[in-house]
Amino acid sequence: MSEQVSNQQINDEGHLTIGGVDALALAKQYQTPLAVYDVSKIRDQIRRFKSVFEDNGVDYAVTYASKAFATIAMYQVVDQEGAHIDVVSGGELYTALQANFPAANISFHGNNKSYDELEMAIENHVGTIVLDNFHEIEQLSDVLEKHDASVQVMMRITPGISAHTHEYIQTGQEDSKFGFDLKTGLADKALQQVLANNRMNMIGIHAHIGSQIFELNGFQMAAEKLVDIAAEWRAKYDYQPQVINVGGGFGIRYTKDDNPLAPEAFVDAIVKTIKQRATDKGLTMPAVWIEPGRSIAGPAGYTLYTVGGRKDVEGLTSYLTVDGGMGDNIRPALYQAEYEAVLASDPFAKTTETVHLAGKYCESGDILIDQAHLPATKPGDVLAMLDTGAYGYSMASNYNRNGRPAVVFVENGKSQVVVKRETYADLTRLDQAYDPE
Ligand SMILES: Cc1ncc(COP(=O)(O)O)c(C=O)c1O
Ligand SMILES: N[C@@H](CCCC[NH3+])C(=O)O
Repeated sequence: MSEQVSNQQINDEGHLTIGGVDALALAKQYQTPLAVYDVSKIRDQIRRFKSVFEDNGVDYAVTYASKAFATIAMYQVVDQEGAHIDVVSGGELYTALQANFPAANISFHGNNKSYDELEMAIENHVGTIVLDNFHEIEQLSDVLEKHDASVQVMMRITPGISAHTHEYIQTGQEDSKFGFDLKTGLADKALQQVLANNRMNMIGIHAHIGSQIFELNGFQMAAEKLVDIAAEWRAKYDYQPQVINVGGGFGIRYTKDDNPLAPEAFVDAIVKTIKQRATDKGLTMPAVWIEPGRSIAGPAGYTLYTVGGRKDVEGLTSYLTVDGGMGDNIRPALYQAEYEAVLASDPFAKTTETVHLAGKYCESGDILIDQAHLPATKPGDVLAMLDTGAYGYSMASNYNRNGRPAVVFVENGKSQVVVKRETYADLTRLDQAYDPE
């Protein structure tokens, strides 16, 4: 039995419900594999983040890191809740603009934005460019000249903090590929260039230490570091950042072994740390921006799969196979990420076996849950994998020429497709026959 399913999610028939709709009915109506989002959970998490700032009386922006799950419908919901977004590519920016997301509330991140992407951002009046390196400062400067424009910028620095998380998703350590290094003076050099450029309005500093972090300490150290830099820059350059952006990375619960603080509790502690440090340093309290991705999209998402065959290797192990896998969720194969799954027809059924929950892709590493504790199942049963809303669909691929699943939003007992299932025709849409002549 999973602690991530509440009693309120069980209907009279004993089935799992998502956003008030029976998961078996969703699987039947839209087929599987299916990505399902409980929209009220997305709204609720954004509201919780906002209320932390309001309770602390601090100027803020909750900026959803849309790489976690970027679709038109998601951008619409985020905008309805008054949150901002960050984008990291022309494709995310295009999707947000298609959703009519207010450009002023968009921050553009990335460690190798192309000239074309920067131009697209300027032409569309994106609110803030988060500068990552010297090449980008030059390119942006050229774009701004060309368009006779100016823009708000923020500088991403590498705070030299190694967060306790999988090494693939650490970003704040000294040798990270992201941002301007503090220790060797590159951040100072960049600041001087930006301040000298009258088309760039430098509003603040940014650091992001990594993702799926459980310890408060790393965030607090990063927050203190950012305030210290602000104080140093004021003394050295008579410049004080108006915004301190602490990034995202607030860990969520994927299995019963995960016990992170609530995401808003991380933020409350960070805000208080910044307040205290700013007071100690005699700085005006800056606005605080955060960039949560996983904590907004993750817990709202479920993936429904249909059980297919099974393989019992006598005396050794058992594989239970479902109709999706690494093409719709690469995280277990890539980061040894763990999840829980429940039987949609009876989520609280007593578990009676431990199996490898395997996908259908031609890779031995295509195991969705290495040790899945499940009740007895039979082909055709529907399993719901929990908390799959972040970096699942957004990292999906067409490996083995499997189409990506449909995405359904559910709220107040009503469901709606927000991304169609990819068809075979979609898979060959961009292919061209080869003519050797
Ligand atoms: C700059 C930046 N901001 C925000 C995020 C979002 O992180 P998370 O989804 O862990 O909250 C990331 C991803 O790690 C990032 O690189
Ligand atoms: N994609 C990663 C997180 C990386 C976030 C991007 N900076 C994950 O699934 O955990």
